[in-house]
Amino acid sequence: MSNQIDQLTTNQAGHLEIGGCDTLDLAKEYGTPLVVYDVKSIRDQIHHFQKVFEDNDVDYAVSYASKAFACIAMFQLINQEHGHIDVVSGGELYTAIQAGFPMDHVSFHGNNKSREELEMAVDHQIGVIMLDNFHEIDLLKQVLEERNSHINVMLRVTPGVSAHTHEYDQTGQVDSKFGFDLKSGQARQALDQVLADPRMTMLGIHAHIGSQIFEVKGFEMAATTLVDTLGDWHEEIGYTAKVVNVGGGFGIRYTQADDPIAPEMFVDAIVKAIKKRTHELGLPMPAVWIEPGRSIAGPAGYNLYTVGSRKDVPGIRSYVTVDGGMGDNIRPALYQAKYEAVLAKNPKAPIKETVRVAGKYCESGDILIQKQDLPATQPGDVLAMLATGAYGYAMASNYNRNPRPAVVFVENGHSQVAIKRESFEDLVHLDEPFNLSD
Ligand SMILES: Cc1ncc(COP(=O)(O)O)c(C=O)c1O
Ligand SMILES: N[C@@H](CCCC[NH3+])C(=O)O
Repeated sequence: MSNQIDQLTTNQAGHLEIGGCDTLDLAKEYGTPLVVYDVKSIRDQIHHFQKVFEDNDVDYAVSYASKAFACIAMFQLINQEHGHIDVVSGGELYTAIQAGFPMDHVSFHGNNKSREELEMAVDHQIGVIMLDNFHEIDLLKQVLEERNSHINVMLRVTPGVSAHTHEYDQTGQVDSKFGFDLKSGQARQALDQVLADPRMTMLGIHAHIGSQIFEVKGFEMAATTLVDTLGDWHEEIGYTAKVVNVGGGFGIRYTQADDPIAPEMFVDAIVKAIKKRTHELGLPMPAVWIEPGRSIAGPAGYNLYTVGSRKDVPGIRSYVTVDGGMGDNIRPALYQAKYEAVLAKNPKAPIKETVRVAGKYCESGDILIQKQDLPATQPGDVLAMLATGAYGYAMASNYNRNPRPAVVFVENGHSQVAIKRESFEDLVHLDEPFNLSD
């Protein structure tokens, strides 16, 4: 696979173009820091996933993990492409409601959903609640009884697979805060509780082994373990699942050092593993659901920054500082995540030096890129950081009381604001004056 920089599009002026829009024009029109999403890239990736299922002749749902990046426009785009979504909070669910997203295409995850969140999910009759623990089963029982209502559920389990990824991105190992443990019999106990409640319809089983995973093997093992578990449940109590949900976690390319397979190839391997095992066990083939977040939103996103100050530390290195940083992308500081950036006015210009790209936040760890090869840069130049679309804006903060950037969607040469830039007024919007007397 050629590197990302080779795949970038430039226009006649030599400027980086995204979705047919000149990035320098975008920076001028909307200001920087700016998050830009290439809408076609999002559509294409959803289609690639859908095609794998259709080629394998399997019922499916491509459920976008909205924690990677959520806003009203994003949910409307996902819906246009017949995607489902998974939400993990009342806030994400509220955003989906405001977007007019079909509630029966929503799954609700989380290891500590509040009573209010469960009430909201039941009142809006969302597609399925992913049950994570016994406390939640009790809470949901109460909510359903009070409302004389009913809801679909699935059980999230930990299949005992440790994915090779950052420790904070592992979720499928036995020692995890998420889901019911399989080995100790917790999951089976949860199944009994759910099946005993006529207000819950048990759709199937879920596991998510982690995020930014490059190896297919862990997914195949987890998928096979899920089917084995269903085989046990079928044998023990005659339970047949309609759905196996294998979560997300398909790794993407951030830098030239990354060489993942195409995200849909993970899904092809998973579907084949599930088909094989169900066949061996004589079980009916369930629908297969996936929850990709990063692989849909990540490659589609670009952060545009304007270069400001520079510091040359003789004999050591040069710092080139931009007008954003850890407030709009915490991932380098939090996970030592690596990115690449290019000079928007000429991404293919000859490299002149290797610099450290620093953010403007009052924190030494606010480094966006430790080592970046760049042409000569001047204050006012625009840098485009690549593949920033997942867990970038979604994890943004107002640290140092910096407003969060605007988010713009681009397609076919058109652009639109998806999330407005925060203003200073927005920053004090929730503040109250001091009024305690001394
Ligand atoms: C339950 C669940 N599903 C899906 C995802 C999405 O993962 P990714 O963005 O790596 O595809 C996550 C996040 O790791 C998750 O916790
Ligand atoms: N926020 C993480 C991914 C977490 C996935 C949620 N379980 C990241 O940026 O890599």
